[in-house]
Amino acid sequence: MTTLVGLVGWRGMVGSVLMDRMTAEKDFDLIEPLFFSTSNAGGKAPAQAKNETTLQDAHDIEQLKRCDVVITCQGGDYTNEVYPKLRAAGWTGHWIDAASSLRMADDAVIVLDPVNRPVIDQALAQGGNNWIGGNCTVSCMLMGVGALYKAGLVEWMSTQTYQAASGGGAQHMRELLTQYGTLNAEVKALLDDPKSAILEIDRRIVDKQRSLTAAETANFGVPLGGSLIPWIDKDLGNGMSKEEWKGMAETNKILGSSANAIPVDGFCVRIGAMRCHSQALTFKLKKDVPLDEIEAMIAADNAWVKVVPNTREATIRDLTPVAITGTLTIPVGRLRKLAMGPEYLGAFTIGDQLLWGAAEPLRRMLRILIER
Ligand SMILES: NC(=O)C1=CN([C@@H]2O[C@H](COP(=O)(O)OP(=O)(O)OC[C@H]3O[C@@H](n4cnc5c(N)ncnc54)[C@H](OP(=O)(O)O)[C@@H]3O)[C@@H](O)[C@H]2O)C=CC1
Ligand SMILES: N[C@@H](CC(=O)OP(=O)(O)O)C(=O)O
Repeated sequence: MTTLVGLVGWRGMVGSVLMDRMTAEKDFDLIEPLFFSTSNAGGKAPAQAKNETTLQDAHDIEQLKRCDVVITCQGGDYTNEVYPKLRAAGWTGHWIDAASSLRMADDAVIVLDPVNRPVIDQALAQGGNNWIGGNCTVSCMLMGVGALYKAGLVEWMSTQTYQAASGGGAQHMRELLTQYGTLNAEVKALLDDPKSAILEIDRRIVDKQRSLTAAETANFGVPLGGSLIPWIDKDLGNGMSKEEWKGMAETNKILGSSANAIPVDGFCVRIGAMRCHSQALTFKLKKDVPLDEIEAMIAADNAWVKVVPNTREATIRDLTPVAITGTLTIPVGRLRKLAMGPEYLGAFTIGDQLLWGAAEPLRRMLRILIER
């Protein structure tokens, strides 16, 4: 019998990327999709629909209960409201979710199968049915350097992130671009005049940034265009942002090493990139491993990771958000031993946070369920 898969949040930003990937990989050939909406129940389902062509109410527990699998990109509020009701109604199907709400629950697995397929398989064998996508920064990092963790080489890791606007959602991307436009307009005449003074342009830009209205910074709270924001997600009250906390908690949960957690810590910073998260990593390895062995290990780990030679030319060509956006490639470059000693390794990695950071692990989990 064909698996009935309920899709919630399919028209949002993450959901649209998921739909594109499912279409490209012909996942819809293998399932009967049932599309839900929080705003347009009774409307027409998208073109991927087969027999069920009407949008169902995403809060209708009876319709959700029909599904063998529910896959949601609707967000944490939806999960918090609907998931407990669905389970309380006796539903034992598989719940696949992009939101963070259930990630740390004991009965949930954070899915990133190229890295933790054994953890997924063990949970499946034990009847697990909650499969949650990881934090985008963590997932992209592990897709790049998971090999070092799998080999048991990491004593600790520090990460400094450069996270794109898309991590906040579609409105944040629009706000960033609008700010860039506003700033450009402010000095357009001066830019067009090659004889104008750069410090005059600079002064006008900073004056404009500092006078942006509340409406112009409604999403980020402060200007991001031409600036950066070294805080992402909630303030945990102990000097740490929630995004920084996720680094260690989720990395170890994904790897199944929470009982003996590997320290992971650093700073998470929002920058003016569109949808790729970048990060500079510092590893303390448990032993001195030659750089060529490290490169070979990383390159062999999965089909998407790509080691970028540590040269200026290769780095500026292949190790940027512009080069990676819209692709599943995870480049790892700037690999070199650091001045602190031969066990200290530096690396730089990038990932499209809407692909490996959000939609792709969910899609692949659905595929694992269908094909087992
Ligand atoms: N943004 C990110 O980087 C990441 C997000 N996530 C998770 O995914 C969740 C969804 O994120 P994201 O996709 O960015 O959220 P969106 O705001 O793009 O979409 C969420 C929902 O908003 C509704 N909606 C209202 N207006 C529109 C519109 N004009 N266009 C499209 N949808 C609209 C849709 O629901 P309906 O069709 O029912 O009206 C849609 O499913 C997040 O809350 C988070 O939990 C996870 C990893 C990364
Ligand atoms: N917090 C991430 C995006 C995100 O959705 O993270 P999470 O899935 O952990 O809530 C960012 O802002 O870049």
